[in-house]
Amino acid sequence: MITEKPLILVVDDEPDIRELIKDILEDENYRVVTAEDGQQARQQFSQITPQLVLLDIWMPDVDGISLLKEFKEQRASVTILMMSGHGTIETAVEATRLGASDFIEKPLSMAKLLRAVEQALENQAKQSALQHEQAITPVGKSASINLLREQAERVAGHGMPILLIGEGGTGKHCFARYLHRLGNYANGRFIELSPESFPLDSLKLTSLAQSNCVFINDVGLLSDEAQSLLSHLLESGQMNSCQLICANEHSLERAILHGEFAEGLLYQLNSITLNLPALRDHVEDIPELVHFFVDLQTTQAGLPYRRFTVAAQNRLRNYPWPGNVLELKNIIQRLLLLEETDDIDVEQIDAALQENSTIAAQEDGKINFDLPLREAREQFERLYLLHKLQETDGNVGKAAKLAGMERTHLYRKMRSLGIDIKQS
Ligand SMILES: Nc1ncnc2c1ncn2[C@@H]1O[C@H](COP(=O)(O)OP(=O)(O)OP(=O)(O)O)[C@@H](O)[C@H]1O
Repeated sequence: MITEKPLILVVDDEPDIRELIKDILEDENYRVVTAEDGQQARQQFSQITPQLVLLDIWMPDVDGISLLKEFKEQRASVTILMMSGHGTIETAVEATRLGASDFIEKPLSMAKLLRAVEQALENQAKQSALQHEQAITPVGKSASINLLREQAERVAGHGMPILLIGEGGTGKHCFARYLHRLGNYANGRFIELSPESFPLDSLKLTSLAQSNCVFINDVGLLSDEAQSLLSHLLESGQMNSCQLICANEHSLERAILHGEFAEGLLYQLNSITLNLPALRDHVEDIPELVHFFVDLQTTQAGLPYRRFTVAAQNRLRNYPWPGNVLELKNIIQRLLLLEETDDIDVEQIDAALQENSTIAAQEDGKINFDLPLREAREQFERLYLLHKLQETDGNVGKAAKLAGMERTHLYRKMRSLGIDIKQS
């Protein structure tokens, strides 16, 4: 079998460096696309779905760290290597925290660059095997998670569309994969479609769906055209040979009220609805989740083992977790990676949580001028969007118009800034 070499996007504003990297990588048979600034990089990233991105930090229109954050939010599985001539330890730590796989210093040694690319792709393959295995049974012994697992076992395999509702990071992907594994279509593929990548061609969609499990996350963000197509295919039975699972962060009734979601489609999707609880509503599961993630990260991703003291676990139980299980998982990963002690105690947890909530906590309407520019900008964006949402009575469509943004972009932005529409 001939497998195609990975597709790499090289983002650098210096034409000589761009071309040099391209030549070297192409000599190794990688497929390479280049971008000279942030705008081009965004376009390429969404159009060609590269497996790996080599990203310069300093560019004229947007800095590489902001792009890294955006790309990771759009597609967590992408591997990103940062390149910089004036990298400080702080920037490297920040880049790692945001999910960069490596940090390559300029002037570039081409041998080092190639090694870093190979290594990162190898890690990516391991991680994706890990993800694959992560068709795990969702962890937790609380009444709500027990009930959800039971419901999932009962409904999987009936072939009816399933709707998952839960805040960001509550485990919608995790339950979707679990449903896939339990159901009749377990031998078929698990195909995730985002509103941006939703095929508007009915033939393409039905052939993708054939005997597979199709997961549409953020279904509330489907365009009107995509909603009509999906509704039509469901109505005409053309999606009968697949398990359709849709997910959304909020119940869709509000979107219907605002004219953003078709009521008829909701009834086609919601005969089986599973509601995923926020982590703050099942904190009793936190110690088991901590155990699970430490185990996963140490045995499968090779991070060093560290023990979370009882006091540390207790501290984790008393935090509100706006980003839910995903936030807990990231904090654990960060602590395993960046700390150096065998035991993780309360102080280390506090420091990590503090860092996570600096931006979220700023709700007094004031910008903190002591913050670095990036954080201050996030703080401003957050206040600005909250203001727009208040002005429009929580109508995201109208707020997007006022802010001059696409509705899907606004949703993504809100998510990255930790804005919950219900609280805004
Ligand atoms: N009950 C659970 N047991 C084990 N792992 C979990 C559980 N819930 C979530 N996770 C893990 O936490 C991470 C975040 O969960 P997931 O991606 O499923 O959330 P999500 O609701 O789909 O997030 P988003 O709304 O941001 O798309 C994943 O790695 C997932 O495997």
